[in-house]
Amino acid sequence: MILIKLGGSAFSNKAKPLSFHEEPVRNLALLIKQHGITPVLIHGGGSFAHPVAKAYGLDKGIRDDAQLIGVSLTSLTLSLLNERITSIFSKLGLPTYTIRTGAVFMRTLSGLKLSGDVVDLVRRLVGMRIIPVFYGDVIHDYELGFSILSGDEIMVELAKRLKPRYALFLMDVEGVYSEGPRRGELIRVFKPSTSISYSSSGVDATGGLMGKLKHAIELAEMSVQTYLCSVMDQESISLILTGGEPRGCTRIEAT
Ligand SMILES: Nc1ncnc2c1ncn2[C@@H]1O[C@H](COP(=O)(O)OP(=O)(O)OP(=O)(O)O)[C@@H](O)[C@H]1O
Ligand SMILES: C=C(C)CCOP(=O)(O)O
Repeated sequence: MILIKLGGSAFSNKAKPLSFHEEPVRNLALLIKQHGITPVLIHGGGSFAHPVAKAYGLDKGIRDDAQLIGVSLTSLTLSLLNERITSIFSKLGLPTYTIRTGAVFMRTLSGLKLSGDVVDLVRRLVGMRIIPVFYGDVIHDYELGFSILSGDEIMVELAKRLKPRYALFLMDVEGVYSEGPRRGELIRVFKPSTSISYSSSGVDATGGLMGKLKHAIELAEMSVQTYLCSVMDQESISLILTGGEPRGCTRIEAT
């Protein structure tokens, strides 16, 4: 089993609301087709969801009824984005089945809860060679009313239950760099003790690269082989999918 997070940076520019680049998504779909695999796909919110979620302060929960329209608008833009992504897969003859994240995940006082039958459904879909699709979403929160669940956190939650062999985080950059995006050296192996400089765009509602690395380390701690790669690095992604070591990418190690 393989979990793939298609990051918002891979297909959009978060600073430009509703921007969308088809080519990286097509690239990933072609690779999946070429290798004949059926991963579980999780996509981020990118330029569709982050600017709206941030504008309505949804990353801090609901404090005012005026924010509720922001919940609708964030859901709406995510549905539109999901349609754009899955239709690229469909055009290439790759079947997908979207499971609306906010309808199956809730944040309770004791942590994230996933509806009972969803894991069974995911296994069945993969068995039928239909790609299950989730996405970072605005979800019901017992304490805050609504809060944001990032695609990176979904990776961890699904991995706890599905025990995948690989987790791939695809972005616009080749991996983690020592001095910021494409600055300094590309770190080949990132450990919890590795220190880097990073930047985060002002419209990010889920913690940017630091949040991603925290979740990636949790995956590595579960013995899932975890990599951060550029969505355009076909050679490295192919090598990972065939059990090899990629030339590019950052591999995450737990210790
Ligand atoms: N040191 C660094 N090395 C690599 N990338 C970095 C670094 N510091 C900041 N970044 C930025 O982190 C971004 C990836 O994190 P981001 O949270 O945007 O992930 P994503 O999963 O692609 O997006 P989304 O949350 O919308 O799904 C890259 O686009 C890059 O510009
Ligand atoms: C901003 C929203 C609603 C989605 C967050 O998911 P992410 O892009 O994976 O961080």
